Amino acid sequence: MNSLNNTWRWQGRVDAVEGELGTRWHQRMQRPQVDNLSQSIALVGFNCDAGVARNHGRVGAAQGADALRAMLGGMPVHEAKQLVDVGNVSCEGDAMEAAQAQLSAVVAELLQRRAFPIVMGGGHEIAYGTFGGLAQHLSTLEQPRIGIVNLDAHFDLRLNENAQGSSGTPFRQIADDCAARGWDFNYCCLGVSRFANTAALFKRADELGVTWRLDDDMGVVQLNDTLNVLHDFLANVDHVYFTIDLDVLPAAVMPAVSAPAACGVALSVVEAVLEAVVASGKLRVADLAEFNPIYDVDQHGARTAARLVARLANAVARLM
Ligand SMILES: N=CN[C@@H](CCC(=O)O)C(=O)O
Ligand SMILES: [Mn+2]
Ligand SMILES: [Mn+2]
Repeated sequence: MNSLNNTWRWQGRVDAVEGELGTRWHQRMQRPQVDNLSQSIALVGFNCDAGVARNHGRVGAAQGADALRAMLGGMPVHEAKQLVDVGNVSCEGDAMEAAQAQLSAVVAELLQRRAFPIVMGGGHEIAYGTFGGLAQHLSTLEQPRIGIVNLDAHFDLRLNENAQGSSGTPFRQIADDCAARGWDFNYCCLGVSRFANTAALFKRADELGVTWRLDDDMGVVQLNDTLNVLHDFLANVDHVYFTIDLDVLPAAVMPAVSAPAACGVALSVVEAVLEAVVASGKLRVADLAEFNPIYDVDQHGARTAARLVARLANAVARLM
């Protein structure tokens, strides 16, 4: 597999006196080659603002992946062994569907080569591309039981506007595709805000059989109940796609999004969910959506988003 067209951005502090144990991500990151993909954590950027623009949001997430790489580069390496940066899929202008299709092809190829893809957005239209890659990979199975776990303040189950998808529609588009394929649509949305989703969206979620949990019910003291909901969902699927919309975090922790959350879900709860999803052994692919460095404050959002990528990579690598 070839590197996608992008500038190599991995640089940072070198603690040479510490030897191997002093290693950081920028020192470990490799370009993709046929023989270094199996059992690797493979990063892919999705540089796309079109979905958020179509959804009347604040653009800037197209710069998210490169800003995340800049922060990740200086992070220490613990469990993650083989780290590969495949580069960026870039959306040209409003050509969102073409970018999603390209992302699906890249994810499917990485899965076929036994890598674990982590895709960094970009708006949440990334989900249609990432899921599409997993669906392609599993399409030879008659009825793959795919489960989507989304940490998000929003359902993202909107109907198309002007006959177009956006960052607000990906899971409704996936539901439509599953129906067309005769597959079940298994969607678990955690962190939903009553104050950021219309009654129409709650109704659609219920009609589609979505498992959802409000931000109100995802405090630290309710963590066991949240994990029980998650475990019940995971028990009935075989292949998991995990997606984190960073706007699930409180605005003070994650200002760097199009639609910051007034309440949100604490980082410790988000990370507990992340660990539980990985521990299921069913996770195939993950992405992080909506990181928009333009609205960051002193790189607080970048640090948090990079921590989530590193935590995910560590947890996945422990199982490899
Ligand atoms: N990606 C989804 N965005 C949300 C929030 C939109 C907004 O409040 O600006 C949605 O469509 O519901
Ligand atoms: Mn959201
Ligand atoms: Mn979202």
